[in-house]
Amino acid sequence: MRASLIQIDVDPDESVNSRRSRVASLVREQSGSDLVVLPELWPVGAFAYESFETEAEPLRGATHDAMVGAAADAGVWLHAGSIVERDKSGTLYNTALVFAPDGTLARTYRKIHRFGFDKGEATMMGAGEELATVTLPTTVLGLATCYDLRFPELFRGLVDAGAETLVISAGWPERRRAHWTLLAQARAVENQAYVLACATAGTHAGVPQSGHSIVVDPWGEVLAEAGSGEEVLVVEYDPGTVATTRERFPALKDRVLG
Ligand SMILES: NC(=O)CCC(=O)C(=O)O
Repeated sequence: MRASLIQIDVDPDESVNSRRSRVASLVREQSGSDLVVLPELWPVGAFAYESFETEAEPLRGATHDAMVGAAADAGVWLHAGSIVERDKSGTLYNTALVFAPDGTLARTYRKIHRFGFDKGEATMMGAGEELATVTLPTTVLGLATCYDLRFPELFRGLVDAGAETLVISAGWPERRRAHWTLLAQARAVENQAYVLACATAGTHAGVPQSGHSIVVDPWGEVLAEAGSGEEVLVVEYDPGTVATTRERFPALKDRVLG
């Protein structure tokens, strides 16, 4: 299985529309990969709270429309990162979109753990309530978004729902990069699953981004890691390693507390 993680530089000097077109081209270039992953809120920037209202879009809005064609042209499964979704009642959500290789919207995931404590998305957005998995021909994806990475029970729920590849779409700040790497490896080891964690690069809203998108195998080994700037991280991996790791070191079977 080949996965491409596109670590996008969210540059406030680039318009959201230009970025959509540019990212659609980058996705098209990944033809030959099975899965392409984009970061959290790349159209607007995960920390650009002041733009959330103006850049909010319906589920099938401008980002959806740009990504439908890109996924279909490339013939890939596309985790298109997340958008600021405005639903019919006007509530905002941080919503991830996953497209099948024919361009159909296969799954959405509204971020469950909102970041910001008493400001930002924690006060501006509604919380998702449902875990999300997506069944590909060769693996089952479990979806999580950024701050979710800090909540191991979410990932255990995804594993119980069959997930073998945990996909984390993020806009993680540089100042907590050590947490990003450590937690990505921890989620892989404790769940004996692949972790594909795709972050943003650059600086937006005054917050330097971590970059360092990372792919970790079920044994905790780092298969690939990006640098700090915009980059496409391409990795080949064998989804069958999840089953063999779980058979040879069956720690998941020794759970006592749920
Ligand atoms: N966008 C986010 O969820 C940021 C999370 C973060 O900065 C952290 O967990 O640290």
